[in-house]
Amino acid sequence: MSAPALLETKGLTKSFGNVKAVRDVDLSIPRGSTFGLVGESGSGKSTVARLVLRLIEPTSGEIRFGETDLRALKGDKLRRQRRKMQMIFQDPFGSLNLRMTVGETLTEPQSVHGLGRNDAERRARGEALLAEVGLPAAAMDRFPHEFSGGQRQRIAIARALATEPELIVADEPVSALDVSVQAQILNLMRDMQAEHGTTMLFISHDLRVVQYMCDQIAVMYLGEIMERGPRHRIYEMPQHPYTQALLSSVPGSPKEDGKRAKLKGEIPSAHSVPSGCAFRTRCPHAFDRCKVEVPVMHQLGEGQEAACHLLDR
Ligand SMILES: Nc1ncnc2c1ncn2[C@@H]1O[C@H](COP(=O)(O)OP(=O)(O)OP(=O)(O)O)[C@@H](O)[C@H]1O
Repeated sequence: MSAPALLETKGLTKSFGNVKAVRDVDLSIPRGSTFGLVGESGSGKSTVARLVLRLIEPTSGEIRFGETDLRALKGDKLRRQRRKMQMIFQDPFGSLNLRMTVGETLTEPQSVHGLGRNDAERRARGEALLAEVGLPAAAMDRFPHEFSGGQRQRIAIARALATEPELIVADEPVSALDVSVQAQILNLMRDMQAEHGTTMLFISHDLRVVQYMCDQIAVMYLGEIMERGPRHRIYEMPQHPYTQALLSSVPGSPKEDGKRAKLKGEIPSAHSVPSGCAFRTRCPHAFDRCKVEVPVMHQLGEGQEAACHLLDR
């Protein structure tokens, strides 16, 4: 049995007008694990992130955080809940206030949530967080623009840790960084998770990054989950043609064997999601039924599941 879920969604759906950004997403993230959400740009990953953090309201569906029904939380209770959930963005400036020194950036969330007995204690904790992310205490009195992109992401990670969160949602945290810096930041995030036992929802379009970081993976396409399962199943025996195509597009991956069809064409607009299976317009195996019938999830063992009519055969 896996650990009980810290975060669970059921039927999570979000429309913006007639754009169905997220449809019927079920997630279950065991406490202390890293869950990867992967898919091309526009597949709805960031919308899921914003929904689970209650930054936007779902159109329908449930979100549970431990025992708490997140949709029912309001006011003070929601504010207290926020301490337990933090976000790391692609662009560190998204989480850093340019007018605040690093010291203020690291002490302010502690004050807001009533952590630490006094300023000296909060400042000491800020310095400890900096040390943890590999920056000197002298960084406390400097401003975000005085640092490199990688250093800024370290500061954003320290800031996320400042409230001792149970869940961190990281949305493309290394996509804006040089490749040489990406590995350092990913290693830092892994160390941080091991040290603090934080649960992580990790969002990326890059399968290599997700493979390195995540225990469980869900593959999204046009707002829906196409396939999910433990990392080894997704990488070694992907069953959905979309997952297979994504994997064969990764340079240097064992699945890049030329035998499998690579992903062709652009992802359709979320304004006009194809009928039946959303992936059928780009699927090399599509047949008549795919046009008219939405595939259900097939259980494939070890928690792997995929939504594809081919699995009926
Ligand atoms: N506030 C909004 N208003 C209208 N449409 C939106 C809004 N936010 C997202 N969308 C649409 O919802 C769909 C999913 O977007 P989302 O940003 O969640 O995808 P993503 O997989 O995170 O892609 P990216 O990596 O490019 O951010 C897109 O078609 C997007 O245009």
